[in-house]
Amino acid sequence: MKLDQLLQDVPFQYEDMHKFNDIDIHGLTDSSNEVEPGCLFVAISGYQFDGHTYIQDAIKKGAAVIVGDQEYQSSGVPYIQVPNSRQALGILAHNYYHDPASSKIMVGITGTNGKTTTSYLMKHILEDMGYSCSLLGTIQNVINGQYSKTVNTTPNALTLNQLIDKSRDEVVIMEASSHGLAEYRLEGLHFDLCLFTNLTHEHLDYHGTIDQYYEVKKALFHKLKSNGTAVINSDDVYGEKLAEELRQEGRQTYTVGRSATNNLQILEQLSVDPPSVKIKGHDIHTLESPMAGLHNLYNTLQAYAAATQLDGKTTTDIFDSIRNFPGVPGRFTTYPLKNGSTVVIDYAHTADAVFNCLQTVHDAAAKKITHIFGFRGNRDLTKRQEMMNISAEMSDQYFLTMDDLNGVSEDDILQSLTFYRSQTKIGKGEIIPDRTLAIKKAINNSEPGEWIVITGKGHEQYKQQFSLPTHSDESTVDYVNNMKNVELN
Ligand SMILES: CC(=O)N[C@H]1[C@@H](OP(=O)(O)OP(=O)(O)OC[C@H]2O[C@@H](n3ccc(=O)[nH]c3=O)[C@H](O)[C@@H]2O)O[C@H](CO)[C@@H](O)[C@@H]1O[C@H](C)C(=O)N[C@@H](C)C(=O)N[C@H](CCC(=O)O)C(=O)O
Ligand SMILES: Nc1ncnc2c1ncn2[C@@H]1O[C@H](COP(=O)(O)OP(=O)(O)OP(=O)(O)O)[C@@H](O)[C@H]1O
Repeated sequence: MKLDQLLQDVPFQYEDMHKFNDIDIHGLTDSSNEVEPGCLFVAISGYQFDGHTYIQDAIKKGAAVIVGDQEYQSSGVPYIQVPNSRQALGILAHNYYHDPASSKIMVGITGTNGKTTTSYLMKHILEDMGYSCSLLGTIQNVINGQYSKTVNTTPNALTLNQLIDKSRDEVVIMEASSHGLAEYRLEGLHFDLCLFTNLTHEHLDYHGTIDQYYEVKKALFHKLKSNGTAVINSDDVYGEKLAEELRQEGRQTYTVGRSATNNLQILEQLSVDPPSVKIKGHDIHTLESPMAGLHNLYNTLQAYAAATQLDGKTTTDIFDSIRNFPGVPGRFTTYPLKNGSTVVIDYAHTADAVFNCLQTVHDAAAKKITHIFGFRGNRDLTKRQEMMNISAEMSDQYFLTMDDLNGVSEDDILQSLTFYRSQTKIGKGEIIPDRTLAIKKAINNSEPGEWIVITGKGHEQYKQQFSLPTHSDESTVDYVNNMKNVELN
């Protein structure tokens, strides 16, 4: 691709640019480790490394052009200074792959909680409707029916465009994380549908305030195509605000919620377990969530609403499809134990998610609730006390344990667990640092009718070694439940 084509819409000033417009560019990367002769290297000042310090290395490896956002005196190859390298990478990736999303039905899902669940359910419904779907998100990417691992919930701009380019599917359903939006990973993409699930306390270490966090999330909705629709949970305070602001901007909105002003109104809750509601859109229907919990009912409503916005197929097809949804790995996954107690494994790592999870167990008439959880290292510290309080109030006992350390020492996390526990009025918890031993103790001491709720890791594999030879909460539960002659801990 010629350099001038690649640079289309990238903001920059370069006096003698005409001399270089005809350079053929044979690749695009922001990693000096992936530079090939003839490629364009984008230098990004990151959180760990500064790509500008690798420019010489990139030139040595044959980079033909460099783009960066710092002052830099380049020798030999053109250095194009842009206002923001991450944004430039987004535009360049979009150009390099010839706007791959333009031939797709694009669905973007944002919100603090519920993105993965809603995206899985949407994929399930749309596939039943006859669409082929790609899925990009936290658990995995699925492109042309092929599964691959993910590094980020929202991949970087280059990977994202690469994946969409590779997709032969009609629809791309993707989770839009606030980090992804803030870091311009979605630059140049336009969406047919954007969904907003909710906004609660999370990632304030990164965004500063909840209002700044909201503004970042809102940016997704400015990527709607002119005929695109925003599907919003208006029972969430920030959802209501978003719907109002988008309407004022003249954008098409479709809201879901309890008030009569919504496009899809929840008329009445018919049952809590399983969650079902009477809803009113064009007609009145009963919608039953295939997953436990009021929070999952909202995810189901959002996916249902979004699916009806895409296609004229009968709603009956969609209800059938929803009924057959198998659920999402690590999202309120239940394991009945031999002794009549039940384990729940859930990815909750915000106070709101922990609340929803424990409330769901209360609604299932648990005789006793044991909650096992910890704090992820190197993530928002300000949510910890609230998580702690909710656990102490809603469980009969809690075991505080290790979650991912993310570079923080185990001692630091232990201090934090001890501190937050000491700040909590209700003292019915203990600290068991080894996650597998915490699970073992809870299971070995459990009674029929008890629910053991293990939150934080969900579908994920452990990142550190624990005492039991297991690699995830699920495998620990399975191991302990099937152990013979387990000694009590
Ligand atoms: C804090 C953060 O957002 N980090 C993200 C960011 O990395 P970064 O800016 O720190 O990159 P860096 O490693 O410092 O490198 C800077 C530049 O130098 C280059 N470099 C580096 C080394 C070298 O030898 N040569 C070289 O050229 C790198 O290729 C890069 O271009 O940009 C990378 C590419 O987009 C992301 O993969 C990375 O996500 C890290 C892994 C991460 O943990 N991010 C989390 C916070 C995140 O984004 N989470 C959200 C989900 C949140 C949620 O909803 O729960 C997500 O979307 O995943
Ligand atoms: N609509 C919802 N409202 C509140 N909590 C929810 C909702 N949906 C899911 N949760 C809780 O959040 C956890 C994570 O759910 P899910 O993976 O669907 O969300 P996510 O937005 O993709 O999360 P993340 O950004 O952390 O990957 C669930 O395990 C559950 O505890």
